Amino acid sequence: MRGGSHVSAVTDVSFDLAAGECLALVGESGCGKSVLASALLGLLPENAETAGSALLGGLDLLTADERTLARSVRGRRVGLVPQSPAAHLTPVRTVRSQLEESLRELAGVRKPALRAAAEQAAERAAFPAGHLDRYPHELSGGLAQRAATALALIGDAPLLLADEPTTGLDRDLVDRTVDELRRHVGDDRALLLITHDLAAAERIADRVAVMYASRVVELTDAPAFFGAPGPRHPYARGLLDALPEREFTPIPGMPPELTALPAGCAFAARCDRADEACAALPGLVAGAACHHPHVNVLESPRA
Ligand SMILES: Nc1ncnc2c1ncn2[C@@H]1O[C@H](COP(=O)(O)OP(=O)(O)OP(=O)(O)O)[C@@H](O)[C@H]1O
Ligand code: NI
Repeated sequence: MRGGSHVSAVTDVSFDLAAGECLALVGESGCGKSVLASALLGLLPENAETAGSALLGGLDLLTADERTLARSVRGRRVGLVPQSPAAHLTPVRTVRSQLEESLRELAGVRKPALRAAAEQAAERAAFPAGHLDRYPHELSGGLAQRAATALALIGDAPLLLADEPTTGLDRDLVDRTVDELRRHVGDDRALLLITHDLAAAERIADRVAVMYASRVVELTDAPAFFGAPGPRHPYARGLLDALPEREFTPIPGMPPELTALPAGCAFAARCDRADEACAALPGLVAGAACHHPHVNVLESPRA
């Protein structure tokens, strides 16, 4: 950054994602979720520095050249439902014309079939056919979201990144949208679902990664995370407990600035389990990066 400060946006993150699998990436605003997605698309800002690798098949997405990324990766091998669809849609073209272009370029659909194919693509993302001739500025946030989802599904990319694809949608549309994403993944594509909507994550994810202050602090199977025995990391537990349908108690305090991360556990300042051990950085052990994870025992014997 100007002035010489560094933002640690994504640190030491490591995970794999198999075909047919959906990984939900959750964590509060500013923890690094979208920067991670941008890295996988080769869309990091000019001043970003990267280390490590992100392999899609044999291709390292972090070091691939722009030509490869533009011609064969974005849209074709890695699809994106962007976090701000209104900013990603082409402002001077109707939704119909953008869908038709994607169908032509990515799916090889030709003229007489294009119109029906565009309507079908819109329908998959619950975008109403009556609004297809609108320009992006004429769409509500929720409609722009659905247009972006329809566009992202067209390329049949083996890896789909969906960055908060359900913002601004009502519950039934949220369910319908994530179900469609899940259906699209099927057995041979992978989905990285970035979301603040834990109910949506629970609905379709196989595994959950919880990010805090640029690091993945918990990576675990979704049924164990949302059901019994529940999250192991105190932050992940706090996220779930903050839900209105659970305890409805917020996590006290604020996350640290990513320009000045502590040397040890970044959550320690907010954690009621913290002690002197937390001055050292915890590694991700058995799915949780914590010195004092919740242990997986049932609270009380079942009747
Ligand atoms: N171009 C940039 N230059 C400097 N810092 C940036 C840039 N883009 C993002 N950041 C910083 O990187 C950190 C992670 O941002 P990111 O957008 O990945 O968060 P997020 O988890 O997606 O949040 P949200 O849930 O609000 O979308 C933030 O502190 C953000 O301010
Ligand atoms: Ni984001």
